[in-house]
Parts: sequence; C-alpha cells; structure tokens
Amino acid sequence: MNFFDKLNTTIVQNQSLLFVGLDPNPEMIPARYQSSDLITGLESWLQFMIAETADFVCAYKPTLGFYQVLGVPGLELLMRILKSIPSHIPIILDAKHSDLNTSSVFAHSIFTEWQVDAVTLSPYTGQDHVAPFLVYPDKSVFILCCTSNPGAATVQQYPHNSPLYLQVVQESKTWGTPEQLCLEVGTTNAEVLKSIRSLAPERIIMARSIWAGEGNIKQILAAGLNANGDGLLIPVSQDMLGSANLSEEIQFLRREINEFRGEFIHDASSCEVWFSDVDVQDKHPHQDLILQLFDIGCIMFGEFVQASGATFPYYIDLRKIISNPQVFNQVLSAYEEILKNLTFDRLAGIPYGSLPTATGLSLRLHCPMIFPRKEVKAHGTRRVIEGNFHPGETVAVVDDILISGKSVMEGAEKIQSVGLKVNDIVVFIDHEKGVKDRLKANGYCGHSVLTISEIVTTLHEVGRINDEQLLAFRES
Ligand SMILES: O=c1ccn([C@@H]2O[C@H](COP(=O)(O)O)[C@@H](O)[C@H]2O)c(=O)[nH]1
Repeated sequence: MNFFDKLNTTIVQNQSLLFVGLDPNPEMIPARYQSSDLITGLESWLQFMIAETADFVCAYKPTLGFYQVLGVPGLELLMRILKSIPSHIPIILDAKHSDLNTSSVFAHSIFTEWQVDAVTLSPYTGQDHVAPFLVYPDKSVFILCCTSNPGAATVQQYPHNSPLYLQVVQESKTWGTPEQLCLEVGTTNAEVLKSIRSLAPERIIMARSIWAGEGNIKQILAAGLNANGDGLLIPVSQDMLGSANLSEEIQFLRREINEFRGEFIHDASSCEVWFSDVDVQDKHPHQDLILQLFDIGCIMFGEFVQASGATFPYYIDLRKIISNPQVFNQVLSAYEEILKNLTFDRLAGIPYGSLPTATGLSLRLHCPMIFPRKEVKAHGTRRVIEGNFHPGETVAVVDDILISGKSVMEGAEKIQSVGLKVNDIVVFIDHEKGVKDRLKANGYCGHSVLTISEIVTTLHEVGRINDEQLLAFRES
C-alpha cells in the first residue's frame, strides 16, 4: 500500500488527522523520565508516546536531527523506535534533507532500509533534488513551503505581491502527483494556510507550529482542511506530549477536531465527512467501508428483480461510488490488496459499471488498461476490445458484483477471443451460492473483497438493518 492510501486508511481507522512528533529532545523530557542514562530515559518516553497514541493518530513524525545529535546511540534509538511503530501507521521522517549529491543514497536508505513512508525535503535545490525520492512509487515527500520562524519572513514573504512561499507551492506541485508530493506548512497564521490551500486544494498539507501563537485551532482547520474535511495533518502540541495523561488529552483534542470537521461541510455535499457511529468489538476489517457503502445508498434492502428474473432481498449499486471520492478511494484500496498478489500484464474493466474502478486501479498500479466493448459498433474501428494490447498477454478482469457470473464471463470471453489470456477475475462482492465454482469450471479464478453474507451480517450487527431484513436475506 502506498503512503497516500496508508495515511487515508489510518485517518479513517483512527478517525484522526493528528500526528505525533517522536523527538528525543533532552530539553523537553518530562521529569518522570529523567534518568542517569539519557538514551534510556528518552526511549521510555518515546515508547510511552507510541503506546498512548497509536489508536488516535494518523502518522508519526520522528525528526532525524534529534537522533543524530545523540551520536551512534541516537541512531540506534531511531532504528528501535521505527521498528516499534505499528506497521499500519505511516512514518514521516522529518529530515529536510537537501543535499543534491547524496539524495539518491539517502532516499534508498530511508525508504528501503529504514522503511519510512515519507520524508520532508527543502525545496531550494529544486526538482533535481526531489526526483530521487519520487522514484519510489509507494513513498511520498513533504516539501517545506514556509516556516513560522520570524527570521524567515524576510525571505519567504518576499516580494509582497507574490511571496516566495506561494511560488514554492506552485512550482513544487509540478514535481509530483498529489499522492506523492505533499506540503509542509509551519505557520500560526490561518491566512497563510488559507492562501496555500487555495493554490493546492488537492495536496496533503502537514501543518506545523500551529500551537505556537494565539491562533484559534478552528481558524486553522477552516483554512487548511480540503473540501472533504481532511487533507490536513495536525501536530499534537509539545506540551501535550509531556503529559502523563497523554491518551485522554489526545482523545479530547481528536474529538474537538472531528466535531469541527463534522460541521465543516463544503459546497460539495457528496464529499461530506463520514464518521463511524458504532463501536463493535471484533469488527470486520472492512466494517467502516461496508457502513459507508450502505450510508451512501450502494447497498439497498427490499424486493429487487434481477436480470435473471429472480427476486433478491437486496440490490447492490456500486456505480454510485464515483460520486463519493473518499469511499471510491477505499474501494480501490480493497481491490488493490487482492490484485497486488496476482500476476498480469493488463487490467480490464467490464462496462459500464466497472470502468471507473478499472481506470482508478490502472493509474494506481501503473498497469495498462483495456476493456471489452459492450456492443461492437458497425462503423469506425469496430473493435471488440478498446485499448492497446499484444496477443498472448495476461489480463486481470475487474467487475463489481458476481451474481450468476454471466456478465463477467461474457467480458472475459471477448478478451480471450483476441488472443489474450484471462486467469483472474476480481470483484468487490461475491453473491456466493456457487458462483466462484462456476467461474472455476470455466477456467477462471474468482477473487472477491467481500461476500454478501459478510455485508449483511455486519450491517445487522451494527443495527443498520433489522432482524426481518436479516431473515429475508437468510431465506433467499
Ligand atoms: O445487486 C446487483 C445485482 C446485479 N448487478 C449487475 O449485474 C451484474 C452481475 O450479474 P451476473 O448475473 O453475475 O452477470 C453486475 O456486474 C452488475 O452490473 C448489480 O449491479 N447489483
């Protein structure tokens, strides 16, 4: 999973935009951790921070400099801290690395050996310096746009009619995709954040120094959140990190921020922020996604006549996900988890419903896409398959739901009719009742993110559907 998806997954899972700086700063160590051995004391404090916050943050940000100044024991401490961060939580290494000569080796060390997910970089050596970090498709960089240091103002806010920090935003946006290139903004001034957000509505912004001034957190949130009510990473204040009640305090701050996000509804109503309103133990790994699909009307209960003439007690309309980018993104991640373990040369979507999904996956996986036409035109190229391909290549077919398997197998047959090979069919929902066996009997291996039973059971467990609806499903 790339940094962007890992971050978004953690934001949804922990319902949090907060990140914690894991800095062994001897000047800030709380008295209760002071010990004759500095490293031991600092390590206990950092481990305490991780234990207290792992369920309430979306990322951790260790600052390399704090570890470097402690010498070899400091770097050894960094390795131990990186290893003790739960693997699903993204790590942003704050390095502001800006040495052109060592960019490639530095990127290699931090991304492949240290396994961090993202790094902060200074923009002043330009794109040449950033490029070696962007050759890792799963990793991201945060470009420092402005800092809150009073002395920096004479540089970054000059000239007044077009300040340098805005030029940095505009220029750096051309260096990488929104998934790979994010921005770091240190400011206490909501107006500065607002001007950056309006220039970069699509970028993740990591806010810094926001607690240093008199500024109101609500003004900062209003200025920095994107239209979906996210896209802004918010630091936990240094004072809070010294508290013995860190867990309670961070939960309070998270609630305050989420309440504001809930109120913060931008013009696009389809992009409303979704918060889970249920607390279930041993929840299904895709519980939040199932609930969101239900809440946006992709999963309906009632009497629905299928193409075959049969009546089902539910209807799934995954075509709606394209209007809810947050949900769409999570759906793509779920398909991606399956596809990354398969071998194929091209992806194909079954029209029309699965074309947006296949397109999204093709862009994410950097894999060329084709699709079988639903109806072949009597004019033009009269192609059965749209897109370029070479006979003999292997194609993974993507579709939304398997009921009888008829539509996806018709698509797969068209693909095979032009000399391509289809081994795997990946769908979001399996209606069960032997449809995967039917695929197998026709030479295909079926994979699904969810079964319809998992969906119905989860919805019933959290009270979204009643006993009668559950029974109707079980009897169908
Ligand atoms: O709840 C449903 C049921 C069906 N669809 C559409 O039908 C095909 C799957 O049906 P097969 O019998 O397997 O051909 C699916 O691709 C959908 O387009 C649906 O959307 N929702």
